[in-house]
Amino acid sequence: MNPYRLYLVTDDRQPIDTLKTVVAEAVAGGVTMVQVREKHGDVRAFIERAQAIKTVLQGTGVPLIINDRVDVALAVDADGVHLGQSDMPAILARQLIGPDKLLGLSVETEQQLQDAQLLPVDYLGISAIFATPTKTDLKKQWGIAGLRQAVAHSALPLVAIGGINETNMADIMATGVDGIALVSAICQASCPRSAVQNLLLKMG
Ligand SMILES: Cc1ncc(COP(=O)(O)OP(=O)(O)O)c(N)n1
Ligand SMILES: Cc1ncsc1CCOP(=O)(O)O
Ligand SMILES: [Mg+2]
Repeated sequence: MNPYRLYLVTDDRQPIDTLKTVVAEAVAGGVTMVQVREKHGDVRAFIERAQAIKTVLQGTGVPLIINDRVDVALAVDADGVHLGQSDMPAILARQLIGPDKLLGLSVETEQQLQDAQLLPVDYLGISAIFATPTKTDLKKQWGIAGLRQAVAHSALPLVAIGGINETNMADIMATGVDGIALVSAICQASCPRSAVQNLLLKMG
């Protein structure tokens, strides 16, 4: 199964109980991968939240990915790490996590997309497709045409992220991308489970 198909990235503004409920509901709805993304708290809080989500995911077969921090991923024995361009270099991260964990990398330019093809990573996050209030320090909006170009120039699996929801989902999928990552369309939904089911239906 393609683990990248519908990829939930968590909302760090949600309290831990909400976070756990959202992840449990999203998994019941059918998400295929979960990334814990923490941008504000300290490392202890990050580990606590990651551990809580690991418990929610136990026995579901849905991989747990940690955003930014290799140390947190190792501490909770996560299934992988997602790195940005200013995080630890992918080659070093791979040495630390070993060959069997998943490693993702964000790419924000065509040059980064090209350079990443030679790196020891499993997938690339095409960041960002559209502007989004969830992440305001974006370098680029790839748009649909840019995403289509990226798909044509990558041998690695690609995940689209940024401003994706049920209204633009069909256009994103039509580019041939391997997966879609979302924060607000799932985390802010009144019912995350039906939001995920609806997204999967629209994915076809
Ligand atoms: C699947 C996926 N793709 C891209 C990103 C963005 O990562 P990054 O550029 O490091 O930005 P932050 O998420 O750390 O703010 C992602 N997290 N996940
Ligand atoms: C983490 C991240 N990386 C690029 S855009 C983004 C946020 C995506 O959030 P949303 O799905 O709410 O637009
Ligand atoms: Mg990052």
